[in-house]
Amino acid sequence: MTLLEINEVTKLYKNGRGVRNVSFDLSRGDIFGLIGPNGTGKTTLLKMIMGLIRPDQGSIRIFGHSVTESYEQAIAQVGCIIETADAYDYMSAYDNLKLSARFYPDLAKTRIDQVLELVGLAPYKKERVRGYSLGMKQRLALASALLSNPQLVILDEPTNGLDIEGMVEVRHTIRQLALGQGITFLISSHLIHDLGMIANRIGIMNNGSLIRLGQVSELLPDETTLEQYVVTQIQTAKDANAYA
Ligand SMILES: Nc1ncnc2c1ncn2[C@@H]1O[C@H](COP(=O)(O)OP(=O)(O)OP(=O)(O)O)[C@@H](O)[C@H]1O
Repeated sequence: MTLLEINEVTKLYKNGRGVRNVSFDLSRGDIFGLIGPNGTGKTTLLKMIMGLIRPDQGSIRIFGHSVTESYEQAIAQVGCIIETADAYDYMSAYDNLKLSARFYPDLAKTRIDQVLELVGLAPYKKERVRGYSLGMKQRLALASALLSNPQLVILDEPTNGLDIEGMVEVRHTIRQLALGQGITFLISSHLIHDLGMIANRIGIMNNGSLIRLGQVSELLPDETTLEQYVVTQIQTAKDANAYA
């Protein structure tokens, strides 16, 4: 089932930078990695998907609902961590989630325990967040994004700043949620190696355009790492622009 449809989306700022003519679809359970150098348009694209920036052209649909025309219906299916809001560290994970749950008046009382279970924090729910590792804090942020039972979760740099152990924890949690719950992830990251370990599909952006799109298993030639592949693709695109 197609969950997210991005069709020929363009957003150009006055300086001519932004996103040009990007199209792709996501299906249920996909873990899609959005990769690209700094300033290449990843955040602009994520913000358009969340309805925070309006495209100049093109359309974005979530479960068939247009983000610009039926914002409430479209966004009801989306959870996100864009700029990780720090939890209150003098409170427990449970109480932090209780605060976030105020935004969703129809939430079942059991949902907080459910999301804590999903991200593996149930045994530590009464402990103060102050004592949590960075990986646990990031999993708590993920739990908060899951409160409203979203089908699509958008994460901007979810493992940035984490140590190896934290990265492994967060990767494991994302994989479990995609496989076990059928949740779809759209993840933007600079950490190509890290993203390559969980994404089944990737899109590579350069200078506002999507220059490659596909299944990781199909894109990579034998013996090539995702890092080598991405660097080569971006260099090829830059060379082509230089001679255009
Ligand atoms: N509000 C704005 N006004 C003008 N230019 C902007 C604005 N926001 C972003 N840009 C420019 O648009 C381009 C794309 O920015 P964007 O933040 O989407 O890139 P990014 O790929 O997310 O970068 P990073 O990986 O560094 O976060 C950049 O050149 C940026 O300077």
